[in-house]
This record gives sequence, structure tokens and C-alpha cells, in this order.
Amino acid sequence: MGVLKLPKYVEMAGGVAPVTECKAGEIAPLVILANMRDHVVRAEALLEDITVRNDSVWGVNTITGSYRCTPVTVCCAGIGAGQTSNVMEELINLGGKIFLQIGATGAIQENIAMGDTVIPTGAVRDEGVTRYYAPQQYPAVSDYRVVNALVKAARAAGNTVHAGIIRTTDGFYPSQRIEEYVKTYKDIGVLSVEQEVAAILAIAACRGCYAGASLIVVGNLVTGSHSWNGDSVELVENEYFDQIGFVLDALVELKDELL
Ligand SMILES: O=P(O)(O)O[C@H]1O[C@H](CO)[C@@H](O)[C@H]1O
Ligand SMILES: O=c1cc[nH]c(=O)[nH]1
Repeated sequence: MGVLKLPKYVEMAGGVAPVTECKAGEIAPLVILANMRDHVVRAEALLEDITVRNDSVWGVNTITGSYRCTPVTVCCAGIGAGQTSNVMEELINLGGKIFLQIGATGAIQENIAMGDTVIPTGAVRDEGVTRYYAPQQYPAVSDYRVVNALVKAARAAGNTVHAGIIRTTDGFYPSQRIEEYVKTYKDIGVLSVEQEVAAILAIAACRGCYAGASLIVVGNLVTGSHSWNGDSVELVENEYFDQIGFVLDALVELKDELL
């Protein structure tokens, strides 16, 4: 059987990456990843000198500007580990080095309240894409300096913080909402579930980059409370967005420490 000679990265005319539609010179080493387009729009208000604004046909939105005189990229990949892998690959190829995710999560411990912040130290790789990066025994962990910076910044902003292991799944519905899985992971101390972090942590580590995440608790799968049921909607909406401020602060601190 012959070996196929495939390029590592696909490039369109003008050196444009197909999923993000970004090209060389447009991506800062410091990157915030989000899953809601509104977060990119709202992040614009916190940045100065926006030089890049790309809305790709695949629904990925990217801006690059500066925060505290430091270039920063904010990118919305949409939901899921698979598309997050596509986006991270392109951003790493274009110079991204530290990736901090701002997102939401569903708690599976009773003591974690709506509006609290979860900072993952690691994530159960219960998604499909990272098997192509590393054997299943490979852990998805955050760099300890990234965890420290995020915990410090989140606490300084007045948040109740839980740092620990979370679980990443491909799907939102059956994969997270089967009682026996919730119980299994709850009993071994997993804090919460979401859909991207294991991929972000493992891909960054495999590619010589750094990553971490700050997740706002929007529901609790054990107690049954959820912002979508009308519980704590305002609290969750505000804190969901407010994360951007302290995550930007952590990102700029990490630049001096890691790059
Ligand atoms: O708010 P975000 O970051 O999207 O986080 C969570 O909420 C979305 C729906 O499950 C998934 O993307 C999950 O990871
Ligand atoms: O329950 C939840 C809440 C947010 N995000 C998830 O993936 N699950």
C-alpha cells in the first residue's frame, strides 16, 4: 500500500486557512476561545486597535486587537471538540500559543452552585477527536501555571471557584444526561460536564502550546436546576460574559511567565 503525501494544513488562495479564514499575521500568541458568537462581539468592547475581524462561512468568528497594550485574538469556534480541533490547528499554525477557553458547564456535584466558576485542572477525554492525537492513556491536563493564573484572577474578580477534573463529551443530550454516567463521574469527584475542554487541553499539550479554561456553572445535573428552566438566568448571563475580563487579565500575566 502506498503512502499518501498529504499536506499537514490545507491552505486556500492567498494563504487563507479554510475553517477560520485567517492568514499569517492575523493571530496573536494569546488566544481566547469561546463558543458563543456574542462573546466575540462583547469582547470587542474590551479590546483596543482591532486589526482583524473574520466571520468565516463555517460560522467561526475571529477578532484580533490589543488588551493592556498586548495583542490578543478572540475566536468563537462554535460548540464541540471536533470543530474546536479544526480551529485550534489553524490558529496554532498561524502563531497561537496560549489558549484560554471561556465557556459554560453543567455541575455534577451538589455543592457547586449556579454562577460559580469551574477551573479545570484536567478533563476526562470522553470526546472523539483527541484519539487521533494521543493514546487514550494520555491525560488532558492544564499547565499548572495556567490553572494558578486563572484561579487567582477568578477569585480576585469575586467568584466562587472550584478547581478540579471535569468531563468533556461530544454530545449535550444523551452523553451528558444518562443517569448512570452522571452518578459514575459524580462518585469519583468529577466536578462538571461540557463539550470542548479535553480537546483544548490535549491538543495544546500535543502541539507544544498551553491551555486552560474558565467555565461558568449554568446548571446542575444532580439537583436539576438550570438557567434554561428560568433559574438564576440573569446571574448566569452576566457572569458568563464577565469571565472575559478576568480571563484577559490572566492571559496577559501568562504571556510574561510562559512565552
Ligand atoms: O458555553 P460553552 O462554552 O459553549 O460551553 C458549553 O455549553 C455548550 C452547550 O453544551 C457547549 O459548548 C459546552 O461546552
Ligand atoms: O449541562 C451543561 C451545561 C452547559 N454545557 C454543557 O455541556 N452541559
